[in-house]
Amino acid sequence: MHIVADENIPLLDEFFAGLGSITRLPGRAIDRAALRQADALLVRSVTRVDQALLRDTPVRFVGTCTIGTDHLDLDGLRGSGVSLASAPGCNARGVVEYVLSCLLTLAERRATDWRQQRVGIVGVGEVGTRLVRVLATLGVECLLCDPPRAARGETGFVGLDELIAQADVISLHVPLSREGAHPTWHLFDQARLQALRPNAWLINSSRGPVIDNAALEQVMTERQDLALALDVWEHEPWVARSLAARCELATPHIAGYSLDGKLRGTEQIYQAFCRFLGIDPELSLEQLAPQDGLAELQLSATTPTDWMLSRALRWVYDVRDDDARFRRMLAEAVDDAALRAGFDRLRKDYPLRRECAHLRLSADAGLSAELARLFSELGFSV
Ligand SMILES: NC(=O)C1=CN([C@@H]2O[C@H](COP(=O)(O)OP(=O)(O)OC[C@H]3O[C@@H](n4cnc5c(N)ncnc54)[C@H](O)[C@@H]3O)[C@@H](O)[C@H]2O)C=CC1
Ligand SMILES: O=C(O)C(=O)[C@H](O)COP(=O)(O)O
Repeated sequence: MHIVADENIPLLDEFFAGLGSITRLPGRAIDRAALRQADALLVRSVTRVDQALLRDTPVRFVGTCTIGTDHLDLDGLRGSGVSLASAPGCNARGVVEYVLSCLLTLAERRATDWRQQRVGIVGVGEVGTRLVRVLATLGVECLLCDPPRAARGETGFVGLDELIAQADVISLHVPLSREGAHPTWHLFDQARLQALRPNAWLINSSRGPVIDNAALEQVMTERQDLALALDVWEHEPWVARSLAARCELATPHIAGYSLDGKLRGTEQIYQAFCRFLGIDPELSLEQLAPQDGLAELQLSATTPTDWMLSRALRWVYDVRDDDARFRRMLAEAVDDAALRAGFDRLRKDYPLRRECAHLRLSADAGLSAELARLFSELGFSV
């Protein structure tokens, strides 16, 4: 059994070495020649996998250690008898922590209470559902838009145009799709962008082309009132510098980049590969994940709840650090080739980031029962 894999998949050896020999390659360098002897292909989101890539290769299993599958030609590959697997929900917590950090930061810069904003969530699947749950715990009003779920008879959703008319903040969590009943490619076009409420905040951590980036730049030029946080870009790894300059927060597709999320992605694909091979999985993250214990943050019991909350959330993840690194890279990149390489380098060399479950909160005089409940509902260890 020979496996070709994206070199950015963590715990590759630990999970897969017992199942076959492994060749690691940069995800963007995986081509047909590299797959000549490969039975299985393990990717993340940057390798376009279609029939042309797999033609005349022995590949029979393709696994992507990511939530998104828009880089896989699902229909074409299914038709060719290749077994496909993805990692639903693996890094949803990281994305939610990214969105919370954006909300905190944008509110702080406007001296606004972010918990008073009405948040519109477009796409209410793994990420959107988790985000709603956390925001509801914090008392934030949410509007939800998910036409595929509404079409299945589920309730509690509004139409996209109604959401745009009513939401102070909009956060996008849809898959990228060009076809089907509810395509999302350029879901936010010029008209919808112009319809955003005065002073609206728009956060995109789904996929770049869900927003028409050229229209977005034009609308941002015309409207100084909007605030924009972009983690994903229409032509990654290339980024329109002029659009980045108009963002209040700009990051290189790292919203879900907690170590925990990446490791879960690898484990989910290991399990799918074992099913494909007809064997029982012998390994688990519990055995293989780094056992580094919980980090501790001690808060002062006398400080106001909102202050404790922002301190704890920022301690887990602070989007300002990623924004600063991204802008430094943009400033230093001398041409488009350097920009593309810089985008990928920031992702390859991403600093260690753990999710809030790995952080224990305590207070000098003990956390009140109410705060302990709030923090544990948010996913912290208390
Ligand atoms: N920036 C990052 O680091 C990451 C980005 N992502 C992106 O986020 C996307 C969402 O992730 P999950 O919530 O886990 O996916 P999911 O598949 O669990 O949920 C997506 C939801 O969007 C809904 N949807 C589909 N078309 C829609 C439309 N036209 N309008 C409104 N809703 C629509 C679906 O019905 C579903 O409920 C992924 O497909 C991926 O592209 C995911 C992880 C990390
Ligand atoms: O899971 C997804 O979907 C994502 O967008 C991943 O966070 C992307 O990670 P990379 O494939 O870009 O490492």
